[in-house]
Amino acid sequence: MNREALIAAVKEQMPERRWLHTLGVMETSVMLAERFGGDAEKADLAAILHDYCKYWPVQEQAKIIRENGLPQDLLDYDKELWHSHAGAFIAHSQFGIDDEEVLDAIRYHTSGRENMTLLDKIVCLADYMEPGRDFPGVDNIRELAKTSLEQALIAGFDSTISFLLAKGKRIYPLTVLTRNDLLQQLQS
Ligand SMILES: Nc1ncnc2c1ncn2[C@@H]1O[C@H](COP(=O)(O)OP(=O)(O)O)[C@@H](O)[C@H]1O
Repeated sequence: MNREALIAAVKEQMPERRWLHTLGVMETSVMLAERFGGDAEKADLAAILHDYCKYWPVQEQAKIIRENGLPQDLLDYDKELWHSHAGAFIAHSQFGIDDEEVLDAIRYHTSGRENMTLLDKIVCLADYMEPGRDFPGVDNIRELAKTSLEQALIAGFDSTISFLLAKGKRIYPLTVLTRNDLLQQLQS
């Protein structure tokens, strides 16, 4: 499927405001790839597809996770974590994307993971700081992203973790491991 057809397919899956968010993530991913020496074409593709399943019924997302050997522990945590893994699965099974780097960037764009690739970092950070985002601390993330993917991502994960703590919600541990790993990367 060519890029235009893929974009049309994605647009159909979500309300207008989420499509505008996707456009923002596409633009920001390409900008970050150019800034930090990443692959702009792969960043664009992962960004196009990253929220493909976001508005699917949660039961459908859970079914994809249950029936296809995706990490079962996700089902014990916030439903917002599910669409990323379901999205990577669909990108492969429905759209034939077989570039593991692109699939991983989709898969880990919400939780992060240890040893994030450059592409993982770019797409995850773009999701935090695209121009449509407006939450306390987003301007600081944008400022940090001028020089450091890692520092900007840590600020992003800090804000997610603080949000979850304030709400009394459980934290999917991979995000904590990701943050520790990024701090370690800054030291070495
Ligand atoms: N480690 C985590 N544990 C539990 N929930 C998480 C974790 N990381 C992210 N989330 C949930 O996912 C949300 C962000 O998901 P995301 O795909 O970025 O959604 P959106 O694009 O709507 O902000 C957070 O607000 C939080 O509810």
